[in-house]
Amino acid sequence: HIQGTRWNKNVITYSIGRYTRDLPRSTVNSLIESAFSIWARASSLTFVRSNTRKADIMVEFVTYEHGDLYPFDGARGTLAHAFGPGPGVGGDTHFDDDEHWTMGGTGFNLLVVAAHEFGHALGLKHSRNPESLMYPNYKPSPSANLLSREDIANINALY
Ligand SMILES: COc1ccc(S(=O)(=O)[C@H](CC(=O)O)C(F)F)cc1
Ligand SMILES: [Zn+2]
Ligand SMILES: [Zn+2]
Repeated sequence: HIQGTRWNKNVITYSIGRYTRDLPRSTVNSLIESAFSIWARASSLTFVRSNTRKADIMVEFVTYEHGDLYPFDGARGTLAHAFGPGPGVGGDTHFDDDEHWTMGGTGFNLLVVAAHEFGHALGLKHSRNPESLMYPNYKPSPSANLLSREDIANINALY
């Protein structure tokens, strides 16, 4: 993916486009807000929801071919992807709506996947530490405080 280095501002806007039908919209809104607040609490960053398409980070639930060079693959496999910081598509975060999105239990935990993707949208790469949120593989039961010391150090090294 286009890996920008970092946003050159501390207030970052996001908007939510197409939703999933797996969860109520209000639930998706609060899970997305919680995923951003995980990074906000660990850094000097602030996230503000806007309803314009001019937001820095556009969040969408899409399937297969959806207008960028990275079509999704149906159920399982790739769960989501995010572009690194930058103008236009930069920061945009897409969730594969052929996955079953949940708040826990069966399916994939939207909070955990969103927090990981937003790490990429902020400029973070993967970590080799299995305790880290930025570890490449999805784990159904992440550690309680999603971010590891390494994640916190990495976001503060960048901003
Ligand atoms: C813990 O959060 C995630 C883990 C793994 C994924 S993924 O399996 O969709 C991954 C994409 C990614 O690392 O963001 C794969 F390369 F497609 C997404 C979120
Ligand atoms: Zn995409
Ligand atoms: Zn990743």
